[in-house]
Amino acid sequence: MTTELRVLEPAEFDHWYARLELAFGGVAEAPEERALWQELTEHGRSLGVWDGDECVGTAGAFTFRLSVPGGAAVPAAGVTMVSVAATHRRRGVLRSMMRRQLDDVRSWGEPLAVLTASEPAIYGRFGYGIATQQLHARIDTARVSLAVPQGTDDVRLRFAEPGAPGVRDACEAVYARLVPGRPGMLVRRPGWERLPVLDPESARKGSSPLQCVLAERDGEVVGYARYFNRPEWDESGAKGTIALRDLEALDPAAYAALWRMLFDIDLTSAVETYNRPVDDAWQHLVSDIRRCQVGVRDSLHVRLVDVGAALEARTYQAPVDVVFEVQDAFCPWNEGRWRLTGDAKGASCERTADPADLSLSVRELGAAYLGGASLTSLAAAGRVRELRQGALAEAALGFSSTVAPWLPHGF
Ligand SMILES: CC(=O)SCCNC(=O)CCNC(=O)[C@H](O)C(C)(C)COP(=O)(O)OP(=O)(O)OC[C@H]1O[C@@H](n2cnc3c(N)ncnc32)[C@H](O)[C@@H]1OP(=O)(O)O
Repeated sequence: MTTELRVLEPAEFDHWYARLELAFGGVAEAPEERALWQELTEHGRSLGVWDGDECVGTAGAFTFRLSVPGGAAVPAAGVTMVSVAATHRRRGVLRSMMRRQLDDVRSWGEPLAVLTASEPAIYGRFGYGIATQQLHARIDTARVSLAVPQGTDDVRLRFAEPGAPGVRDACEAVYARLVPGRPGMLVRRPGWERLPVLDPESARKGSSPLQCVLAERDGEVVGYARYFNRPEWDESGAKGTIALRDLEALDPAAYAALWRMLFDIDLTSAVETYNRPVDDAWQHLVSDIRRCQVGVRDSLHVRLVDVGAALEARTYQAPVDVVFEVQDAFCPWNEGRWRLTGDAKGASCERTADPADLSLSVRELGAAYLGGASLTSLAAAGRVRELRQGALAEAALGFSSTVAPWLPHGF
């Protein structure tokens, strides 16, 4: 098989994207969704593999900034739109794209690559670790009540048109204020504010159009909820479902007011969520957590492309001074020993010849990077080895995060 891997030209986009859709099942996206992705695609950072005139491999990389413990927004390549034609699978096309892409990301000076995977088994071999999880739930709101904090009744709620520029901007401003406080969130660049209000009619399948409720205090927007209402009736009565897309709030009262509103919507008996942080606070407000059917799945996979720069870019919950022995067969420039010293104010990470305290692969560093997976838990699985007594507890505490890392939306 002779194929050529090259950077995508804008004129090739239609064919390239059609091949991507084919690899994902061949069902064409709604025109407005496709138009948004076309606009967001960065051609100079996207790759195609060609067999003659046929595109048989696709991969893109958005220019992102990712929040990390300590609040910094670190440059990260958002790996996306990865596909290989069914006619060319399992012959190393994906591997060739991953090779080129990580070399490119390194040359662009971005210390991290991040992605969400169609299947979690694919990317570990390329050094990605599962750094965040997302919580899903189906809450039986006919049987579960909410105990709300003081001040909830002072929050004013009102419906608004989700796509209206003023409304969308107000929601974006709330989102932007929350980014530094939770690792795993992406700074949304211009254009990306359209993603959370995307609402193609063809995708609704019996749901209402996207609804938006703003929470206000003293005339200022302090939170929002966007959701679909799925009405349903049978002989026993109405039992519609509220499918939550996103909900953000700047304080506990606004947060509780929005959740209470979702729980109380007439003619519904359930709230479904698909992507919430694992430490989402509503779990402490509900009367009966067992009737909330919570579950988790993998979300953001993180790859340290430059171990030294990545570990220096975040802060550490408690003082750390440890030497890591890092294995990284796919990006060998990361291999070897690194001394990390840091605390809540900052960190430095440099090459060292000193003996190692902990031995692990770059994949475990990726999993632990945002404070999601604990190094202790990875050690219990045999994936981190402690070579100096006490180093594991020291590093695990330092890497931990007071809030669960979370990626609020896909890409
Ligand atoms: C970030 C994103 O965009 S996620 C979206 C990923 N895309 C999809 O799921 C679309 C449908 N699937 C596909 O397009 C393809 O099957 C791909 C992209 C998953 C794999 O492409 P291929 O060219 O077949 O992979 P390639 O031959 O390079 O395989 C590299 C290695 O990954 C392994 N691998 C490939 N696909 C999978 C999989 N789905 N699950 C587990 N392992 C896999 C191969 O076995 C091989 O392993 P090895 O290193 O031990 O030899």
